[in-house]
Amino acid sequence: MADTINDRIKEILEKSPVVLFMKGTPLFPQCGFSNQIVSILNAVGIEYDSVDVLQDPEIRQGIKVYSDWPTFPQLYVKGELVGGCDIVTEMYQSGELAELMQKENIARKN
Ligand SMILES: N[C@@H](CCC(=O)N[C@@H](CS)C(=O)NCC(=O)O)C(=O)O
Repeated sequence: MADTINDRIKEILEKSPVVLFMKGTPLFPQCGFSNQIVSILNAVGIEYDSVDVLQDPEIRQGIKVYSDWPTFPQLYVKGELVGGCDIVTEMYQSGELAELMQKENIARKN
């Protein structure tokens, strides 16, 4: 039976504790908002997977419906949407993002 888009999304989210749906890649972000969130994740120094929604129109549309969130980037921790660029930026500035990563035992980059 063919996987539905929701099955694909769940599979991606189950594979890694932190997933960033973004435009472009962490090395070559294709949008300022994606670029900013990548810089924040690098500053926090945690491991994460990324999905380039520009390469996958089905995921690009499907994840918007999945989480009822219309824009990218979208950051997920343990399968739950944390937020986009604005929310993650605020959480970074307040220290809440680092706290969340610690609480969820997210591995740090070496
Ligand atoms: N305020 C948003 C800004 C993100 C945003 O506006 N993204 C736009 C332009 S990159 C977007 O994803 N549009 C939908 C699309 O391109 O599919 C945030 O906090 O993440």
